[in-house]
Amino acid sequence: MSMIAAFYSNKSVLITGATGFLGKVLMEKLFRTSPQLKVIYILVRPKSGQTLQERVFQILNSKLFEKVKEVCPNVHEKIRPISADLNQRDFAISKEDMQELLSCTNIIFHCAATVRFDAHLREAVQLNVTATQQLLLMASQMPKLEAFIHISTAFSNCNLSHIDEVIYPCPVEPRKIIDSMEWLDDSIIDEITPKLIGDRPNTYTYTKALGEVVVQQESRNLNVAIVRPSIVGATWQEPFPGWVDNLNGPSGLIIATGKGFLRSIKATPMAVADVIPVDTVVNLTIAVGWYTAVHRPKSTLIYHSTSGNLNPCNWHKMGLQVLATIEKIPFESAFRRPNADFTTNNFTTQYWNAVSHRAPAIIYDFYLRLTGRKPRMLKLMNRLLRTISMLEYFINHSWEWSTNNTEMLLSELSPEDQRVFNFDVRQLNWLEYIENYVLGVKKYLLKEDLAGIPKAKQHLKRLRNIHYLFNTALFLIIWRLLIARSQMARNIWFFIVSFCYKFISYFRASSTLKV
Ligand SMILES: CCCCCCCCCCCCCCCCCCCCCC(=O)SCCNC(=O)CCNC(=O)[C@H](O)C(C)(C)COP(=O)(O)OP(=O)(O)OC[C@H]1O[C@@H](n2cnc3c(N)ncnc32)[C@H](O)[C@@H]1OP(=O)(O)O
Ligand SMILES: NC(=O)C1=CN([C@@H]2O[C@H](COP(=O)(O)OP(=O)(O)OC[C@H]3O[C@@H](n4cnc5c(N)ncnc54)[C@H](OP(=O)(O)O)[C@@H]3O)[C@@H](O)[C@H]2O)C=CC1
Repeated sequence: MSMIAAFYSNKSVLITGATGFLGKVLMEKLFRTSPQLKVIYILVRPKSGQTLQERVFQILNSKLFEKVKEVCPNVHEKIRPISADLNQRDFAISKEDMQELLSCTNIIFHCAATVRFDAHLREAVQLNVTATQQLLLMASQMPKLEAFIHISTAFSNCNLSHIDEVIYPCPVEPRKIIDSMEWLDDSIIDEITPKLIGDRPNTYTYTKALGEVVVQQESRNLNVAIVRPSIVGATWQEPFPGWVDNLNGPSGLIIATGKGFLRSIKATPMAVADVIPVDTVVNLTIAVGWYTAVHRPKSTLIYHSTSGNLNPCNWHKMGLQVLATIEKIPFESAFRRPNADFTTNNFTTQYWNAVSHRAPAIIYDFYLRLTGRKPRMLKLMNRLLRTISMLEYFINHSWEWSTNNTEMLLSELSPEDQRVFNFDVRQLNWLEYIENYVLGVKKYLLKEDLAGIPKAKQHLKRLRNIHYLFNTALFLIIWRLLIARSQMARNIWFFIVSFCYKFISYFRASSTLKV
């Protein structure tokens, strides 16, 4: 019997960010391994015209929850959505709901965050710092609370190259930042943002670092732990391989590559691609919840959920395997044949952006205009290039994360728990994982049927023929223009023609002699 699974039986768990990528997998795993769990409270806001109930219904009826329904048929009765907006004071939770949360909650998993790299500092501070502070305040009023697990990111200190499992101080106190956001106007915030974030690349990593300091300062006598995942990717094993439902991290770039939009990207091929499967992060998080509640470590422990130091894979290997899989299992209706490469300096990046990204988009838009349709490709391409420019920082640096606490926790688990809540990344076979990831992107993100593969292959053949035809036509046109204008080009042309003529005559003569 799994000790961790038994621990969660009869517990009331509170999850923020349960409608997000990580939160959904966390909820699924908790229900599947501890069907006796009492209740999971989730803080949800109405979104895109959907009520809370509709959002929960959609999650429970998704492919991800298929296995849960077999082991926990009354799962819908055990999820208790609480209307909440983490941007509002007291999260805009009703009095009755707040009362229930305060009196019943045993474990908190705080996953909610804005993960946008370009979020305005005010917005990022509100969600990643102030909301964390408010949740800690709530937690301090929960008599039955056993553990508070905060999800941060391994990149919160990405301004350092070696990162230990400790909380690093921030030059400006989080409380001062929170206060100043209340009275500074947007233009002043815009002005001071670069100074505040310093050598971090964006407001996301900066505010996640502030969030950690808040956890350290405001945890009072709570049992608190922080989990820091690196780049979270599709599931490795559970509930099935390759599940993913959003475009963050590598997933969007896999689509852009498979659809033939992305042809080159500035990357350091030998830099470590510190991707970590979402189910590995979730297994560690659940184990951390158990350990923190049962062993009550004296200080706040930080756990790195990273792959680089135990089982490294680099961007070159990852890129090649993505391309190899896409060749075997192509995506439908590709714009161009998938054939991406890495560039390593700004000049070649700009060159390929112009030649391989913008020029085909302009030509395609011209074709759309000619056929009476609205041009859209250049706009899409510019958005993709903007997205890539924001991700570039992470594919051109390498970090070393120490994983002592994570390894210590692994050694504390019983063999059964190590199996059920496996977060030993050394067992990960990268080639298999990436293949399943690409397949998962096709099935769960793009919702493409595998029966369409022969048609997709045919489409790629057509694109290859168009590519050859286009290149030949372009070559002939340029050559014709050159010959018309330049004596040197004419001379080269006559030289090539006479050389070919002599070559053919020689072979003809020698074959006649043999006969
Ligand atoms: C041999 C060579 C082969 C080469 C082959 C290469 C194969 C592949 C190799 C793999 C290399 C992996 C590198 C990973 C590095 C990850 C580092 C993460 C590290 C940090 C981890 C964390 O701790 S943190 C969680 C991560 N946090 C994000 O990752 C948020 C990013 N994101 C945004 O910050 C906003 O998204 C941003 C961008 C502002 C736009 O903002 P925006 O307002 O302009 O637009 P939206 O967000 O509304 O999105 C507008 C349209 O872009 C679509 N899109 C959104 N994201 C997209 C995305 N990643 N890739 C594509 N497309 C994306 C979206 O679906 C929309 O499409 P549509 O319009 O058609 O609906
Ligand atoms: N994905 C990754 O690569 C990595 C993620 N992390 C961390 O993991 C955690 C989860 O990330 P991930 O699941 O990928 O992110 P998602 O963007 O998928 O999910 C974010 C969650 O936060 C919720 N949320 C955002 N704003 C509010 C609000 N105002 N009120 C209530 N809920 C809100 C979202 O709700 P809604 O559905 O309503 O928008 C959603 O459930 C984050 O803390 C992130 O920093 C760390 C490293 C890497």
